[in-house]
Amino acid sequence: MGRKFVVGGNWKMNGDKNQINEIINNLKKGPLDPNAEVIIGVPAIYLAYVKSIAPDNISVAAQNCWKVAKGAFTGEISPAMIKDVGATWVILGHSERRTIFGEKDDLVAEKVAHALECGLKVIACIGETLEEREAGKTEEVVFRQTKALLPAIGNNWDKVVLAYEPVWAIGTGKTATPAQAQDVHASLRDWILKNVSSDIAQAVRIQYGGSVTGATCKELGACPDIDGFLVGGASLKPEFVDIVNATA
Ligand SMILES: O=C[C@H](O)COP(=O)(O)O
Repeated sequence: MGRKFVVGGNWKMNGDKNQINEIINNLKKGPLDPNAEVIIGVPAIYLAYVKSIAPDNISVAAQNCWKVAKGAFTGEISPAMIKDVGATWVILGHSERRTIFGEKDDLVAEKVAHALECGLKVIACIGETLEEREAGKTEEVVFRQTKALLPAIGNNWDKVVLAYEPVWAIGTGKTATPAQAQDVHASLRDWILKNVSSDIAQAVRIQYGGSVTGATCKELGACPDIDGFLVGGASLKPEFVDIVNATA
């Protein structure tokens, strides 16, 4: 069976109730390709609100969580809490978490392990910086980041989507070319084939993220190893519908 196209919207730290209402109304109006899975990653404080107004064909994700169920971790939220308000996904290891908040591979892996144990599905983000790309280290970096996740994912690959997001393409307007993105996605799939299994390599969905827009999504979405997108800025705009429909 083919891999179902999966488009995530990562609102990051944006939106208020008015803007959220507009975004949800726009998604309700769609129409959205029924063959695409849609997940919206919303600020923690709005998870319950978004869940209460989002239609059933849209899943809700948190943008981060902590690695244990509860306790003295001021300011953090747990997977159990995310589930409790009806969200079913969490985005982990986003490059902004890694660079601004200093999250290293091992912490990301601990978070992934705990989120999966609790029954959340995970969008796990990986990607190289411009410096790493220019030094020819793209594969080394994304393979290292993926390797760190293997014990955390275990037998739960069906609950994980990988998001390849080159850091130099995030929020910069510099979308990777379809060829650049396809190259990394194909190498990642090959690495998974060699280091996990051929079945999982065939089945795992790998999203591309980094300045995806209504204008760039079709060509990217047509690449054989690109199974969807993780969209930042454009997920706040009406064109998110076009991005969901990239392969329709
Ligand atoms: O999680 C989404 C990515 O950071 C992409 O953000 P962007 O589409 O604004 O470049």
